[in-house]
Amino acid sequence: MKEIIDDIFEREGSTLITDVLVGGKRVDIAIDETGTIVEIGEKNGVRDVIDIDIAVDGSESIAIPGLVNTHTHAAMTLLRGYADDMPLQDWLTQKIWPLEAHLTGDDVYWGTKLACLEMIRSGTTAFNDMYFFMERAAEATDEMGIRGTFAHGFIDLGMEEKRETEIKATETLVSHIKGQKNPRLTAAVGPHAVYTVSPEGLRWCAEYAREQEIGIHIHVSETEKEVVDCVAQFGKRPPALLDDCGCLTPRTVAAHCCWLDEADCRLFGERGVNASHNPASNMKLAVGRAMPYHHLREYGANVCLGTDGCASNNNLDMLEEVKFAALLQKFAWNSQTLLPAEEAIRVATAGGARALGIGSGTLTVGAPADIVLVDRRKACATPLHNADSNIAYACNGGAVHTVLCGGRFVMYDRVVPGEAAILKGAAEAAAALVCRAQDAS
Ligand SMILES: C[C@H]1O[C@@H](n2cnc3c(N)ncnc32)[C@H](O)[C@@H]1O
Ligand SMILES: [Zn+2]
Repeated sequence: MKEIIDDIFEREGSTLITDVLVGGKRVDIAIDETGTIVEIGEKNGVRDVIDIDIAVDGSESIAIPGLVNTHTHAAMTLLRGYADDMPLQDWLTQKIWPLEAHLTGDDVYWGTKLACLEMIRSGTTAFNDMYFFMERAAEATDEMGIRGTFAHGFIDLGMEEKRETEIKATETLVSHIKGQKNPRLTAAVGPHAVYTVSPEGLRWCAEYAREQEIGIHIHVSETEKEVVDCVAQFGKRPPALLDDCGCLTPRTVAAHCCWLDEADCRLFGERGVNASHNPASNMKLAVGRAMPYHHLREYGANVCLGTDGCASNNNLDMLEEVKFAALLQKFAWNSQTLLPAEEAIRVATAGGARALGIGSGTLTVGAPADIVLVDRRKACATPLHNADSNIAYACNGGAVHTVLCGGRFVMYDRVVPGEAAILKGAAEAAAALVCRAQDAS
């Protein structure tokens, strides 16, 4: 069995997934050698459309599209459990940023390998990353076989000299990623937030993103303090300031969006902004308000889902995040019908795919074969009155057993290649990082 499993990760042929449950129907899914879904049809109906290289029995599985994590700091897996239960500003300034000052490229490589392992295991096939040493994050992601969008965390703190350094780091990263010509790896610009990036820096980021035809990834209105301070300093709320700087576009992913008012949501809708809901992080950091999903949807903004980093979640399980989003929205806005199961799954798949420009995020002919197989034999999937309900409200990432990205297996029957070495490397990197920080203090 082990030889078969090892071989399956190397195969680049066509794949047939038979008799699997998709949207309540049992179907066969045919995937060609380019990693595209070429046919989805009634059971036994599509076997002759491809020369089957690999056949997977899907009769005990539910298939969903790959989950898309539209906001994380992947290598913060190394900081999991390092600092919990603190107010956001103290958490950033007293614990997180002092430790990050000692990060190395190797740390980000191992932290991102661990993040990809965790994301693959829980059904995520694409993520949107904002961090440091991002060339190394891209290297790790390429090795793991899933899709990543990478932005250097641009922080100038209003200082001209720092801005120049951040501009150079951003330009270097973007040309590095573009130079890879790897369809699974894309670049973005990552102005951190309105309280850490000057208006000049925001304007540069917007202009550069437009010129390079890439996305913008930014934290927006996460806390009430961010909004109050922005109005005090600039006389306008964060969305208006960002709009003045040209940062609100259909390729912008705005993370958190907790303290948006209705007018902010209307502006997001008018600009076609993608709003990434990060419920676990928002609740854990007690930012005080839930994203106004209902207003963003009403005004036509694209809502997607993200975990934030592992130091404010503390995992990367997007199936768990789907449940948090569906429950938090109902509780926060006192509506039993807000963000129902099927819609919550769609936000985490098609919503994310649209935000990152990576296909439809659906299981349809012509879509990339980013496919997650959930085990129907798990208790959380039994009984099967409604697959969407079980997926959104009962199962978490532990129910996922097989994952394909672009038609290639990245996990098969709960095996991810190289798992033991990744766990060892990341644990050692995390321990060494903390030691360096302690020695320096
Ligand atoms: C890219 C930068 O963003 C920081 N970071 C991590 N989590 C959050 C958050 N919830 N809000 C703002 N910044 C955050 C990282 O610690 C890094 O310094
Ligand atoms: Zn964040």
